[in-house]
Amino acid sequence: MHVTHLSLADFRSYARAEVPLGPGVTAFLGPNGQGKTNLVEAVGYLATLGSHRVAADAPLVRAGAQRAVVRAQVRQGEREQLVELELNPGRANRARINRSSQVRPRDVLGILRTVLFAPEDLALVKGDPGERRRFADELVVARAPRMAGVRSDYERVLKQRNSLLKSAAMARRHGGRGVDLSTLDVWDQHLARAGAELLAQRLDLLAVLGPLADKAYERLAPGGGPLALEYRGPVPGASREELYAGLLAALGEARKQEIERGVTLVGPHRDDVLLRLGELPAKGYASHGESWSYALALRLAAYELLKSEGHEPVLVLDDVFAELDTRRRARLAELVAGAEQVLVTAAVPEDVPEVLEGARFSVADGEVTPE
Ligand SMILES: Nc1ncnc2c1ncn2[C@@H]1O[C@H](COP(=O)(O)OP(=O)(O)OP(=O)(O)O)[C@@H](O)[C@H]1O
Repeated sequence: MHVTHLSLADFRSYARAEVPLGPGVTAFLGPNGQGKTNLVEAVGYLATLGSHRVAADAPLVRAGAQRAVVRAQVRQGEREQLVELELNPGRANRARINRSSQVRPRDVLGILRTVLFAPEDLALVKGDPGERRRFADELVVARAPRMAGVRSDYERVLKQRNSLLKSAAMARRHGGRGVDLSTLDVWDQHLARAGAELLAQRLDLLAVLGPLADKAYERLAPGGGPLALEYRGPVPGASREELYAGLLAALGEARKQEIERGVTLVGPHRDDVLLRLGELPAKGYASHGESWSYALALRLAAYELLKSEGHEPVLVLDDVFAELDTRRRARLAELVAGAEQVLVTAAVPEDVPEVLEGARFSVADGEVTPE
């Protein structure tokens, strides 16, 4: 798939921007702080309903404006679709497809798929478990957009369950009247149902992603592997029903402790993905260069996986070449050069490897101008 046109209104530093795009490589070049990343961030947002830089939407709306609008015309094979999101911080976002009446934002998932490489990716290897969960879950949703609903159900139930547990814990601590916990059984069932589905999809993802990531690592850093991805968290069975029953039982066992601590202690929100390099975990052991290769290998594997499943994503390389040594830079460029669409940002043209020849825009003073 590829984006044929990107429009922004009041998104980040842009009052307005209209950017025609074609297949192949497009590079956005310009000095620091001119809005190159803002452009590709908008593309990533349309694909994932999230930014790779910030957790909340507020910074995405131009300072002084009430809302931002991001729109992209997306072509997959013969089919073109116009996808549009309106970001309303503090209120519900809105979405439209082909200028239809409003749909839920998550209904646009799957129209555009992206795999985005950014300097922040180092946190996939070096950062907290939450970084790896987010990586896995974004990919779970890119493979099966209906999983966005399951994920948001899980998060909603978790929040409500946590607030009930918190009130119970507070009441205990302050010796007050007990909190009515009769609804906890129902929350447990909901949490286990959505949790089992998420867990099953994560496990399925890792089983196919691991070998692809290992292959990508070998191409980026020959002889440096092998690499393996291991799920870290209770896996109480293989089938969906076993996972459900196991999670439910684990919640039952943890209940006393949960009421004491006021928080949900069991479920996929606590899990991690162990990234192994050779015999050792990458986190805490891999060098800076190895960590970079690992992060790139994960993204390349994500690209290969979606492509092999018939959804070749748009590749976005936000400022990554400047972070890499010459060898990794050349290998990465070769590996992505043949993709249907590659969007690259760089401060200077020398940071875009020669094999990534293509269209160029200069980005300065809020203007995006074809070169
Ligand atoms: N919500 C916002 N409203 C107005 N301006 C914003 C907003 N968010 C970010 N900016 C501005 O956008 C600019 C940063 O843009 P961006 O991150 O795209 O830079 P860049 O061209 O990729 O730079 P670099 O090469 O340093 O990565 C900053 O000047 C910042 O002040």
